[in-house]
Amino acid sequence: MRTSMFRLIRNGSASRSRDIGRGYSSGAVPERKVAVLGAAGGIGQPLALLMKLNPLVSRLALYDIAGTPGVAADVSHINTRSEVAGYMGEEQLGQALEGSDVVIIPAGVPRKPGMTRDDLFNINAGIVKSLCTAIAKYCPHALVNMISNPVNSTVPIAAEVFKKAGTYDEKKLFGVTTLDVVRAKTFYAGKAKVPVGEVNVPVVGGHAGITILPLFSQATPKANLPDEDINALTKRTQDGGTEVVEAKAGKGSATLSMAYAGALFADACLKGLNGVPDVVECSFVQSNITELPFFASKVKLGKNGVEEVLGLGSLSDFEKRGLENLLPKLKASIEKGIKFANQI
Ligand SMILES: NC(=O)C1=CN([C@@H]2O[C@H](COP(=O)(O)OP(=O)(O)OC[C@H]3O[C@@H](n4cnc5c(N)ncnc54)[C@H](O)[C@@H]3O)[C@@H](O)[C@H]2O)C=CC1
Ligand SMILES: O=C([O-])CC(=O)C(=O)O
Repeated sequence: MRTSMFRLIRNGSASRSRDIGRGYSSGAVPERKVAVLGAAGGIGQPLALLMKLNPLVSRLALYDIAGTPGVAADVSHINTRSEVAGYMGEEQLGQALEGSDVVIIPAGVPRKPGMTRDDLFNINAGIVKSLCTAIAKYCPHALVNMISNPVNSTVPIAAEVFKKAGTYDEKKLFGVTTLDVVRAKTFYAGKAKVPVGEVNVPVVGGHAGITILPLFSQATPKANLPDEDINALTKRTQDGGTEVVEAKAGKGSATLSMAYAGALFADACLKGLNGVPDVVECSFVQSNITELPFFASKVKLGKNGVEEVLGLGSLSDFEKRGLENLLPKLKASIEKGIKFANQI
């Protein structure tokens, strides 16, 4: 059991107490260490900034193979709660991970125009495998937020690495699909002309092309959009990543919106760990709501990570067809990850 769970901080000033204490009955917030692996990258840097702004974080460890001293020095000057430390190179990875409650992984190469997420497999699979081997050794109880693509394969890789190390806990491994939800909400609000801050849209399946299945039939506020709008919104959500890759024209993929989405998801994990009730986010997790071993759906987060994998709810005929079509593709990506992790 981690001692950090029991070392509570009490807040000095009234305004600080209001900020940190939001959603906490006692006004006392546990200490939490968050590690970001790949912290000097396009996602890692703004994500480090956003995690530094999160009052639920007491220690922030920024790890990368290069560039972390500068990022850590920069972020550490911000006058918020967490203490920041930078770690660079494999020999410092253990220190970065030790005592972590949440590990966020945006390490790995991004797409260029013309590539699919699966084209990143050959490089990113090895990176994820080695980082997860270290997680199993240094912080086996941490919640792992996997951002590195292809998520449909990197999450199964992580699971296999943890199984081999004897540390796998299916409640603690998450593929971050929050950006799909963020996009679906934005695009829906635009089309339905409803306030974006009020919109909710579950996105299920996986995180690549047609495996991304937004459930606009369940979107709120309700808007009764015509089928052609739903088709267009679905396609735009599925191709959201490619839209950014093309606009960046060779300079990478989504970083700022991804950092926002990653920070939202990590915040939800921290709230769950801290016992805040009714924290629900979509995530790609071990699941039995379809025949596949991993699937993204709404997940209730609690003190041990996944508290409950929620069902799909009722689907429109269009969504039912989307689900049928995505299953074989997602299955192949999951199997590819499992096979890779089990190669000697
Ligand atoms: N899940 C999602 O929704 C999204 C996932 N992504 C994925 O996130 C990943 C990162 O994207 P960017 O930050 O744009 O790439 P980037 O190239 O800007 O940054 C990646 C960072 O990872 C670091 N890195 C490489 N090997 C490492 C290792 N062994 N240990 C620690 N750090 C290592 C690099 O030094 C670099 O700083 C990509 O795989 C991308 O496809 C991107 C957007 C959305
Ligand atoms: O499209 C990419 O390569 C990055 C990503 O996962 C996204 O933006 O959803």
